[in-house]
Amino acid sequence: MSTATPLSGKELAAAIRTSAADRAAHLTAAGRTPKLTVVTATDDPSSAWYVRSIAKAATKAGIVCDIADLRPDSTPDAIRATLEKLSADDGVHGIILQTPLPAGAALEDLASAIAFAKDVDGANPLSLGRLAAGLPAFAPATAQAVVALLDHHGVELAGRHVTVIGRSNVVGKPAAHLLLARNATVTVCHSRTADLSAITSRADIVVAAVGRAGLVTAEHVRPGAVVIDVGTNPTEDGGLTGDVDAASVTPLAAALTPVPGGVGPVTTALLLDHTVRAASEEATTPS
Ligand SMILES: Nc1nc(=O)c2c([nH]1)NC[C@@H]1CN(c3ccc(C(=O)N[C@@H](CCC(=O)O)C(=O)O)cc3)C=[N+]21
Repeated sequence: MSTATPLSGKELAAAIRTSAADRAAHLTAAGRTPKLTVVTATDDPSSAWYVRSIAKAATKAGIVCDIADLRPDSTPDAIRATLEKLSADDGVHGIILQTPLPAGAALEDLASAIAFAKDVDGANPLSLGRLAAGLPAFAPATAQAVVALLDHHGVELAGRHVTVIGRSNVVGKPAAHLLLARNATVTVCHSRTADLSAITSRADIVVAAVGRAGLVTAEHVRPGAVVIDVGTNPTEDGGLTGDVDAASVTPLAAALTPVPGGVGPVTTALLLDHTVRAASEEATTPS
């Protein structure tokens, strides 16, 4: 029986970090050290892990990382005021607002207060709209990581059928736009999709971005398909598991991204790349 090739994100992430560090050093030499501010208003452990990992990777790459640690009981107005202040601060090049947010605060709404040029995680609806229109904008790092990983491993996109499971504004929707821009035929499925497995099992490439451990099983995957697992679900033993039931999918898929070690590391690396680009005043449309 064949078994899925693991599509590691570690080597690609390292290459992106090295390139970002190199460009950060040039900016520092020119008196413009890149600075990222992470705004967080949650006690969620997986978000806290991500914030620490961003800070560590940024520091290593010569990027200054500030954390604006707001209380989980912050009001939407207080979060918005913080984002407006950072947007007006010439010393800050990149801003990311962590999810989850306190009850009553919506990312789509608050992110409008992130200056477009500093929106390094593509959260401002303006960025998503421009991405959809094929105009320069930062894509959400996770959505871009999906395409970057497929490219890195030489998976052809033009003319292939990609099914994205999940329609969030931070992953599913922007990933669909990035894949469309690469001439894939894209189907977007979600929690109200009828007969999910009938649709996903026709895809050449399945992107699982739901946030539910083990949702994607053998019945969802055509033999020989490539499977990208975006899920980072905490396990009881303090580990991390994806949206894909790797045990059942591995024997039939051609390739599968591991969790951990797949999309996650590339996401963090791309956030640094975006911050360096923001400091160099280059908005990008990822290809
Ligand atoms: N505005 C916003 N954007 C985000 O992108 C965002 C967010 N909020 N809130 C929290 C989640 C979580 N997230 C992860 C990113 C990388 C790893 C990652 O690199 N994980 C490692 C391993 C972690 C481990 O082993 O514990 C890996 O997959 O190899 C995990 C989780 C981004 N998030």
